[in-house]
Amino acid sequence: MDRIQKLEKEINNLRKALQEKESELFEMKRNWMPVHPNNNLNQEDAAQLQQHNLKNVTKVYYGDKLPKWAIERYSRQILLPDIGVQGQEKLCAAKVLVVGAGGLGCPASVYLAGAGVGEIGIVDYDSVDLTNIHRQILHTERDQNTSKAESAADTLRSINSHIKITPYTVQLDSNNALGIASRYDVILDCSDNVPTRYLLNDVCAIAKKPLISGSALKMEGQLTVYGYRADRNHNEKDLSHQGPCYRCVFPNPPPAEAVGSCSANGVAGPVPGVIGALQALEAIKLIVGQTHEKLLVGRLLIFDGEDVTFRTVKLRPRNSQCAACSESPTITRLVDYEAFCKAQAKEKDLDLQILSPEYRITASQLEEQLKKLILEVDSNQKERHLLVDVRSEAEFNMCRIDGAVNYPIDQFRGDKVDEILRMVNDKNQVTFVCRRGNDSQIAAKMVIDLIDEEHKGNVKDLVGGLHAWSDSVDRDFPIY
Ligand SMILES: Nc1ncnc2c1ncn2[C@@H]1O[C@H](COP(=O)(O)OP(=O)(O)OP(=O)(O)O)[C@@H](O)[C@H]1O
Ligand SMILES: [Zn+2]
Repeated sequence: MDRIQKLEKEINNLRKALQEKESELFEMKRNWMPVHPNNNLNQEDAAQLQQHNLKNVTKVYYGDKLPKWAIERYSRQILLPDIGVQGQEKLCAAKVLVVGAGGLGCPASVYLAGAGVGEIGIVDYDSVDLTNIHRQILHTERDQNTSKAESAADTLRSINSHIKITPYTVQLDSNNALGIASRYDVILDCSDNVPTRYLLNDVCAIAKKPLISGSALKMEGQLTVYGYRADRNHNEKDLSHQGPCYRCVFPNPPPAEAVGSCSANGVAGPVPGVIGALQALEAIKLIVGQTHEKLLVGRLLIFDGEDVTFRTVKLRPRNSQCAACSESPTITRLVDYEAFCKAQAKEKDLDLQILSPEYRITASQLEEQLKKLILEVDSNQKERHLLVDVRSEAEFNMCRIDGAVNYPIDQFRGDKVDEILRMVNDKNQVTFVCRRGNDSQIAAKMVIDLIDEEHKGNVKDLVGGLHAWSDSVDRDFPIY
């Protein structure tokens, strides 16, 4: 801390000295210009030369410390008493890392670049997909299948050429996170998974950086500032103000099945837009030196886009025994966060193998069976094969195989289970289908475990789900 203050003082003194020298040079040039009585110029030419020379004297600083271009460029925010010239200077010197160039990271980094944050790092291992573009506003149709970090960096550079943008096309993990994060002053968590949240929390606790954490799903978004310390904030005199970290509030990860994702549950584009913009606002406030009362420290903001309300709830205070942020933390280096959370940080096609081969059919086999049934429709055989789609109703409404019926997987645990078992007993074959072939196996397994031995053979599962159907049977079937 002493070292930081010392360096800041030194930089301020150098700036002041530079300013004085520039003013001195300006005056000198101006005084040197007047026409010497002995030269050959007439009055008029001399006056013109003086005007010309005056115009060409470079005067960099017009106000306190900011150059002309910065005053012009950032004037609308410099006018705010909360920012002012000093705040703008801090913004120009600040370095912010944005983790995730998705729904939150795009709007957040747009506002940070616009505000003139001197250096922005943006991390994302993934590439742009058509399904991202409704909310990930830095990417366009042209960027499909290119790196999100690079695409985001290109757009940010076109927004502000005065700042440094560094894309990192990597998955942030225990090996690289500290190295990358320690180059920045503030970290924004714009990721979408629990292992990355714990990883970033521990990185920030170890490297002593504030973490501005956002999330958005369906019509709801959340936002808070973790790991705030008054002594990192030059305006905050009372050093006792210390906010909780993510582990103070959530010492243990939630069960993996309780965590939703945009790809499974959907999200309205403007919802991450709102939260990402507010993450940038909190970062700007933090950088210019707002105190803890004005920041979302120890409070969680909840935005409900359905009834358009914002409310804040108080979070648990900082835990003096916290494994990550207490005075004697037990987490002193990064761990395996996927193992700790029993969840993946990267969304992959899981390819579960729950059922043995006799219960599984391929998309081409299913196609053959369905064709045969249509031929046999006159002999009333069609009724004997049932295709059960276990995706949500919204997904089922979006696209489905002709003739399928919808029993969302949640219903397999509820009162629908008897109805489902009765159906299986009544048919020659019941084939379970879902998007990628994982949930359908879970559903089929539940049924196999519950029905009597003689009917177990009626149960089948479509390997690879509708993705496989689209790949090998119907290329026009939408993949989402
Ligand atoms: N550990 C990580 N390192 C780097 N990038 C990450 C990490 N974890 C998540 N991300 C990135 O954060 C972004 C989060 O974006 P968003 O929540 O909008 O979801 P998405 O994965 O782009 O979309 P969808 O869930 O619809 O497929 C993603 O681009 C993802 O690749
Ligand atoms: Zn903590």
